[in-house]
Amino acid sequence: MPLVAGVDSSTQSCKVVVRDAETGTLVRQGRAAHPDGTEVDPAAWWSALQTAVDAAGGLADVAAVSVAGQQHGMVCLDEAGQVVRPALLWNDTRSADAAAQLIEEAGGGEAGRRFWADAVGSVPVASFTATKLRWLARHEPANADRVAAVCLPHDWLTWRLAGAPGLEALRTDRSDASGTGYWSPATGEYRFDLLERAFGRRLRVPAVLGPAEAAGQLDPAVLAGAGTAATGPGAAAPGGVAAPGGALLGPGAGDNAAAGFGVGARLGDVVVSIGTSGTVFSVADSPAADPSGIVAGFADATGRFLPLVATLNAARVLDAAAGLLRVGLDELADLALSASPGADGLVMVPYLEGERTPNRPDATGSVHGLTLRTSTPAHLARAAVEGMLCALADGLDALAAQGAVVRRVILVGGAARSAAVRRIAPQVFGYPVVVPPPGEYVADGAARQAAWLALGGSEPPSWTPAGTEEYAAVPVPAIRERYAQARERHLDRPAQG
Ligand SMILES: Nc1ncnc2c1ncn2[C@@H]1O[C@H](COP(=O)(O)OP(=O)(O)O)[C@@H](O)[C@H]1O
Ligand SMILES: O=C(CO)[C@@H](O)[C@H](O)COP(=O)(O)O
Repeated sequence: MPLVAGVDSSTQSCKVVVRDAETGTLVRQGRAAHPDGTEVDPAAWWSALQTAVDAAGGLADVAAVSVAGQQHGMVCLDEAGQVVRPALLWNDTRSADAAAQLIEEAGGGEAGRRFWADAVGSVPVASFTATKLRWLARHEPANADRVAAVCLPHDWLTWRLAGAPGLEALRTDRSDASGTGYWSPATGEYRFDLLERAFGRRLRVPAVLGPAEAAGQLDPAVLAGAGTAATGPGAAAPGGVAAPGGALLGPGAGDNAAAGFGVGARLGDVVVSIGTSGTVFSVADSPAADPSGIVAGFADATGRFLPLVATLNAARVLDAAAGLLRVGLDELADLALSASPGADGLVMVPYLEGERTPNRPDATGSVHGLTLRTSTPAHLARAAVEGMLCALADGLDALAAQGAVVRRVILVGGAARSAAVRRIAPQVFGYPVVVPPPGEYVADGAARQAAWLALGGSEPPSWTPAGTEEYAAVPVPAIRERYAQARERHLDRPAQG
């Protein structure tokens, strides 16, 4: 009964699960917080990973480990493998102008967007790594001069777990490579010409692995600071295939692909993940190329594709509403559920961090429909939940317009713990909503990948989460109709904002 570990290095925290490779049974887990902010020193992720591994009882007895992580973040390394500057995260919008430049340079407008969609499956927005590289080249030339290699958060952590053995040992996987803007999911090849176009010169990038290919081996010495359980020989998995040097390292994945893998999404399932980001995605057999830029044509963690719509404003909209109302998240849910569907016409457009889909990096949030009747905490709480879900429902429509089959929605992410989100989602989406038991589905997807690696075989082990809740579709179209009236009416950030 070998054990395997999965890591989710997400925006707000690092989570580690240790599971039985054959059955998927959870054996132990740990977590640690990440710092706030849209630029973060990767050393903070490494330190959180060590703390989370320690809290999860170490990795000395696991046969394989895979790391999933927030997508797109730009981690730049110099020739010696040192981090050049703090990583710019997916939700850092400073490269919005760079995204616009890259589209303009490819012909501008529809032609420019079409060029990028055809080349790499997605139209650049500020989230994508290519735009961050352009920003770096233009705004920090001294730092840019020092960069020898660029990789993503999960690539860097996997490499650190292997003992940081030289830039040539950097590895990534298809799903995360597909969010860079310089790798094509359709051809499975890097577009070095586009990397060069973005940054001005060619850089070393990680080799892209297939779904169950090993990225190397865990160097047990690198976790020496992470607690006694992690300092052992690292090959102690009974029946496992870990080599004497340490557990096998999986290719890892972008967090959304890992969540899809973790919940076992199939044709007809659309996964809606409500964490720091809101994402709406499905598993597909062919690559997407949406020139409108709404649907990103990513790859998945199984060798297939993952058309995806992402919003910048998701769980933190509820955090902000709870803060405004000075209540906890459970009380916010109670308040929201005490108001009627549609909140009597109160609408929140939740662009608190600007927005990525639709592409409005400078937008701010707004509240519409205030009357004496709707000026209550319950109405505001309901409007916050509905507004956030309406933005995701727009994404669901876009995915369906690109050919996704939608039979049900699988709801995951931190905010799926909210009773209000679970109950209001079927009203807003108009589809049955399935909520797996609260868990860490990104880390679980990574663990399942590690199990695939440890056990071998052409198919991954099938792990089925028990205790799934199902909510019937009860569409209330008026909620989205009212939101659609308000959506275009918002202010941009003040110049110094
Ligand atoms: N019961 C709850 N109700 C609403 N939001 C919740 C609840 N529990 C956790 N969250 C929110 O979930 C978010 C974290 O979710 P998670 O999926 O771990 O995010 P990420 O993967 O982006 O780090 C936080 O913003 C947190 O406030
Ligand atoms: O940018 C995207 C997807 O394109 C985000 O989904 C990030 O991958 C961050 O995810 P979370 O930390 O919110 O899970």
